[in-house]
Amino acid sequence: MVKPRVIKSGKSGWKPVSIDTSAFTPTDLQGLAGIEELTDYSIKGTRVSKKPVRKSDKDKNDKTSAQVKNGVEKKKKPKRRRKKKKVKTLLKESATEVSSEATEDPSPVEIQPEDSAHCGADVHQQDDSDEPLLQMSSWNGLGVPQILLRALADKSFTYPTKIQALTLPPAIFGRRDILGAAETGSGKTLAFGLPILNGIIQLKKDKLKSEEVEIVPEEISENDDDKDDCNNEESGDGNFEECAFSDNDEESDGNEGSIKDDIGSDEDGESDHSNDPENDSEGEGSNYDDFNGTAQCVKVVDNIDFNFPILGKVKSTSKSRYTPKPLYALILTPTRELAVQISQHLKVAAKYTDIAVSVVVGGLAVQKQERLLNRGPEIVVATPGRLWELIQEGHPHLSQVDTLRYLAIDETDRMLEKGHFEELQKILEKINENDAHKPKRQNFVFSATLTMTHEPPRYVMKKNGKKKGQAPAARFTPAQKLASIMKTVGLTDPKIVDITDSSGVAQKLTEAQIVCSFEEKDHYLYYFLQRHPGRTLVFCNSIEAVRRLSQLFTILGCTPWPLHAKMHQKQRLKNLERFCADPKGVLLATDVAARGLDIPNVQHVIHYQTPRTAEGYVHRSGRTARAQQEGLTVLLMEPSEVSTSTRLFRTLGRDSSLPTFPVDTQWMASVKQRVDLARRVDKLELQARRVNTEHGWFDKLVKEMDLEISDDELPTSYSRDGANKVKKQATALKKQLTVLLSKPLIPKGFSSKYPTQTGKLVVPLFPGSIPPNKESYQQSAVQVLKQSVEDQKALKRKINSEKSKRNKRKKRLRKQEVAEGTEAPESSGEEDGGEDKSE
Ligand SMILES: Nc1ncnc2c1ncn2[C@@H]1O[C@H](COP(=O)(O)OP(=O)(O)OP(=O)(O)O)[C@@H](O)[C@H]1O
Repeated sequence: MVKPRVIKSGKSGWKPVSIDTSAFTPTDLQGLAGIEELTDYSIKGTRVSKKPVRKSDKDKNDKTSAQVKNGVEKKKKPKRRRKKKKVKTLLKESATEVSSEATEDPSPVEIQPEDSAHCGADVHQQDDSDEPLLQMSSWNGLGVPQILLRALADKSFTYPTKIQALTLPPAIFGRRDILGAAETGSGKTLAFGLPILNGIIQLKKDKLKSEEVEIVPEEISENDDDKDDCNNEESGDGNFEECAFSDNDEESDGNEGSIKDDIGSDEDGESDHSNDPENDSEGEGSNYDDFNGTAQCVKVVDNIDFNFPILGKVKSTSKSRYTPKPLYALILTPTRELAVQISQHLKVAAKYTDIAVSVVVGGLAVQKQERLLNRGPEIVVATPGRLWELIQEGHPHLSQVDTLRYLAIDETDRMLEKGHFEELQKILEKINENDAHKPKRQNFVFSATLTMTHEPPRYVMKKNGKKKGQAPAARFTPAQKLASIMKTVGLTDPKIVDITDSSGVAQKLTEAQIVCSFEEKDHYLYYFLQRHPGRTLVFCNSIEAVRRLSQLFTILGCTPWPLHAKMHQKQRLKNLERFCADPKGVLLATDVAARGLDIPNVQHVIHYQTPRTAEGYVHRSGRTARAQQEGLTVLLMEPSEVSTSTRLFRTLGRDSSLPTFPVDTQWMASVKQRVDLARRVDKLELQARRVNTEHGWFDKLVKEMDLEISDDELPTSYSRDGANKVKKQATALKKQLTVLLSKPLIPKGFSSKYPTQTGKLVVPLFPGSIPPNKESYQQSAVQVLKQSVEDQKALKRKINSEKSKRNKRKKRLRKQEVAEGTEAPESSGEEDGGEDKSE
């Protein structure tokens, strides 16, 4: 610990002096931290702590008269004072640094890595004064402060997840950069979120401590001991800064006001003291004019090079409503929804702190996001495009990205993919611009597929192999992939925590497939949604497919929610919200929803089309089976997708195909009838819409040209009769469909048959009941699949045992025949071989 340094002053060392205020016009005040005259002082160290200065009675009277204006006593506004204090502190920190430079002492303010061991412990200890959270004892020793644990306890997060347990100590105690890879839904957000929140709590605490030690002026402190301390302080805290910011709150407003003149007022209309007449009346020095006449004690401290970045930059920016506050952490994500979600997770964890989190994403009003940034949130969660836009526009809060204390990149492998997020490269360059600050930044790089690697494409392998002396292209190793990520992000010695298993997917995920033709995909999807209602996310490879399915399944009465990149952002978020709220909801999405989204209780993920990459499969599937819950993923695969899926599963180290999801074939006739009818309705409605559009265009043209055309003169394609016919047809079919939809899909007295992987039908599915009993239809899809797999295994065992019995019987028979001399033995070989030959 660095000892507080003092500027000594005797009790009688402070005197009012006259100064020529013309020297202190606003434009000359840049870099001015304070004015005082000290008659006896010596700077003994780096940290300048202020002690209250006794105010003259005259001052007190002045203040009283200012406060009691027109007979109305004005109460101080505590909120304001807090704000004032913050700005004061910033200034004081700067002054402190200047002072420390002067005495060639190291800056005491930084939290150095070696101090960080105390960081978590310190905070923890402080908060331990609160009721200890017994149920949270599993978190002991990880460094998570009590104030965050309390919020986690509210969420019943009684245990840390594995990735959290492994990354929190090195991140919090060792301040190590972290490269983290763990399965989807394993709690990676908090694995980087908690160290960031903890660090910010600590940074704010340090700031507060220095504020408490350094600012509390006499008239605020009611404590006589404090006053005595101040007066008798031999080696104690001097009044350097006290004078620099004047000796009471009101006066210090003046300094704040001066700065605020430059930066304007807070968006919410919170007080801009400099322009507030009420505030002016409260005390001296509330604006530059108040430097007129005498100041209590004056010392000019000029040529100050403010190290605090905001103050220097605010002046040159147009974002005049910005309240300067430090930006401590930036979290980057590939999608807007994920950014919103991460900010929500952090807010929940930080709910007992005063840490503010803001989202900066495309698709939402820039002005609103600027307004939020103007409040100076400590944490910004952003997508690269909008963030870069605002950085380029010069938003003062974001101009601090080169002095960040924490940087997290979620879904890093996706973010750094070639051709994606060009802005990310520029942002990283900007963030890494400040070489001096780089080591102070802690970095977090996370993804479920961080260490997943691929074979190079076949054409690359072939091409390379052909060149003389050139080794064929090899698969990138996980280590090479990590090295490349480290280089791009600017990490040197991160702690690597990779706990992904070889399957690549979440442990509680059950996987299955349905092989069918392209036309049948709609049937099987409808079947699945009807047969296994539950929150289901359906992924498509294209926006077009999402749109088509959305229309078709709306006609079928399924109320699906579409989500793709060409929708308005508000609609995207709304649909996501609706999906989250409906336990049987269906979300039809492109890969925009594949990564990171933590939607509670998603039971099923259907890949309507085979994802293009193994990562795509892992992340899409990872929207279910999260946080140790069960989940099912079903791949609908048509013949043309087989090669893609084989490659994909090879990357995941699988050599056998997925089990087939059991489909009750008895349902399929009515499923097909409904879906086909709905397709016809869809087609007719589309036709009707087209005709309508064409009519609209044609009518407009006719009107513009001032023509009069009768229906007979219209070309057939514009015939209103034709259009009406289409509409009528659509309406009739819709009626038919409505009748169908009103009937139960399950035929009465059905029996059940399911296709196997080979496409042949086998009978048993449900234990002890053929046809299935009522209860079996209440099983979840996962249970149905598991049961089917078990039944198939049992059936296989049964068939093998029957085979073996038959073989034994045959063998016995043969032996008997040989013994009886009726037939010569054919083979003494394997049973099967013998069987084959004999058969
Ligand atoms: N310690 C914990 N105990 C219980 N639940 C937790 C804990 N930590 C996180 N969770 C919950 O687990 C769920 C998944 O967490 P999170 O979204 O962070 O997963 P992730 O690993 O980032 O997944 P993805 O790879 O899909 O992005 C969330 O609902 C989160 O609130």
